[in-house]
Amino acid sequence: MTTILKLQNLRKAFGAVTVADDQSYEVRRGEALGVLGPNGAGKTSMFNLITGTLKPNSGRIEFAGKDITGWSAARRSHAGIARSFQVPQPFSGMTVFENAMIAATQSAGLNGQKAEDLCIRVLDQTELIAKANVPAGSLTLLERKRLELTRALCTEPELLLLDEIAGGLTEAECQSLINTIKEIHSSGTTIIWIEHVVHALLSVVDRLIVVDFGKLIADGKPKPIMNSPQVKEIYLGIEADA
Ligand SMILES: Nc1ncnc2c1ncn2[C@@H]1O[C@H](COP(=O)(O)OP(=O)(O)OP(=O)(O)O)[C@@H](O)[C@H]1O
Repeated sequence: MTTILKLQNLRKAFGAVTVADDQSYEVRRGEALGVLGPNGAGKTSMFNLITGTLKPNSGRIEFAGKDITGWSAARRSHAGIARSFQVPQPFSGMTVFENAMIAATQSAGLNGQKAEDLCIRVLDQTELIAKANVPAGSLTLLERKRLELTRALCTEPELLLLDEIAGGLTEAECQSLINTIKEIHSSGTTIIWIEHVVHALLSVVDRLIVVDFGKLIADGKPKPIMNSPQVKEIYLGIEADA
């Protein structure tokens, strides 16, 4: 498998708070990578650095073999990096379909029939097609999470970043979302998933990294990582919070 994303010695600090402390790791094309770490460890900041809404103090980010460190967020989105937000951020007054179309036209740069076809295909995949003409503001929490996925997928990403998408759902809703994420992954999209609902994460990812105080403290197969004493402590803390 080829490398799709490469972080090299990435550093970012807000005053005394270091959110990325010399982070280096690679993600292979087609991989599903999980990110664990306590609250405030720097996980969302890592996504902000990858998507370009945050600039690193030093270090380098490569995507699909290109140095994207100096690229704007819009250019990275065009290149194939998409994310979902921890708190769903739809345009509430617009319909589900209109929300999808904004992503397809403005981020993926499609128009007309091509954009509509993509939105229909994605809404089918995210199981929101029956809600296409409903205002986004009237959706349930699960449906809003599905709309977050839809908006990200309508940019035609190669790399999809999911930020705590399973939080707040019932077990049955969580399972239904997991199935959709598994399908997205098996259709070839590379995924990096930050998640505090650990069982959801472990049912999808094939590799885990653990971040604490901006530092990568573990990287490897999920089972040995979850069994390490250092991570168990964080994991128990997370489960107690969830
Ligand atoms: N723009 C900013 N300015 C100043 N401090 C920030 C900024 N963004 C994040 N931080 C701080 O950096 C730290 C890491 O935040 P971040 O959101 O990346 O953590 P996280 O691991 O995603 O946490 P959580 O699991 O609670 O979502 C926190 O202490 C946060 O307050």
